[in-house]
Amino acid sequence: MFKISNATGGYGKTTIIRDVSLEVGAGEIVALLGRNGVGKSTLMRYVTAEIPNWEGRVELDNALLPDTTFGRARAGLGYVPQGRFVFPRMSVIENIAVAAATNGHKPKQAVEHAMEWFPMLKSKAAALAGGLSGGQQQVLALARALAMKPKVLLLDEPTEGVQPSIIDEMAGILLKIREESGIAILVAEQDLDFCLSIASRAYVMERGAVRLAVDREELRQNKELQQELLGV
Ligand SMILES: Nc1ncnc2c1ncn2[C@@H]1O[C@H](COP(=O)(O)OP(=O)(O)OP(=O)(O)O)[C@@H](O)[C@H]1O
Repeated sequence: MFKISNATGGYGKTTIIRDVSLEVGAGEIVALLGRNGVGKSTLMRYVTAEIPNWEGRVELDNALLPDTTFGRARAGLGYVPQGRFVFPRMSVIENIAVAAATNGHKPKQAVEHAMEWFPMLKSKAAALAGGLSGGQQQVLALARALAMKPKVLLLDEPTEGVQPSIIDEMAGILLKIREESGIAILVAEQDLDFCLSIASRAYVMERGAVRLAVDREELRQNKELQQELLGV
């Protein structure tokens, strides 16, 4: 249902991603793996139309996505960039309400829903987002993306700099979201354990291209692959 075909793009005149094709089905969580600098974030920026499309297609439910970042968000593409994105001078509630309103959804309902998904945000509802811990901000960034009611969710290294207890909670929430809402989730990660706990399969990138596709069991068992590609 979410499909990238022959994606090629980069910065200036430098090609970073080359001929990348992958798919994520409804209700599926798929990991995007690879060492630092292989192009995972660049692929996400290509998909969200933040960098020019030199070649290739991005489709959702068999329809090409619009050309602009805003149009893609409206069409159902949710994105939590690396390093998270929240408005630090707004409260937790305001952050979620603004995200919902941006995509034409009712803010009050979105906030109520977010508080059900993310109990950890409940006690912080009135706090300024900038005062939350890194992990709480990451969870808020996820809540903001979900308030836009996406059909596909792109997560760029959601566990980076997040403490283990919050990583576990995040994994549980993502599994629950997948079950209840049936959205497709593509998650770029370096944390293999996190991926193994939530993703049913993975694409492994190397030098801007997808080098192989593996299912969870293959990834769990292939220690050589883990070492070679992830440096673990
Ligand atoms: N804004 C930019 N302008 C020019 N080159 C960039 C830019 N952003 C990233 N690059 C280059 O693109 C390549 C891929 O980087 P990218 O961030 O996509 O990799 P990544 O797999 O997401 O790695 P990481 O895990 O470190 O985020 C790197 O060589 C990087 O230096």
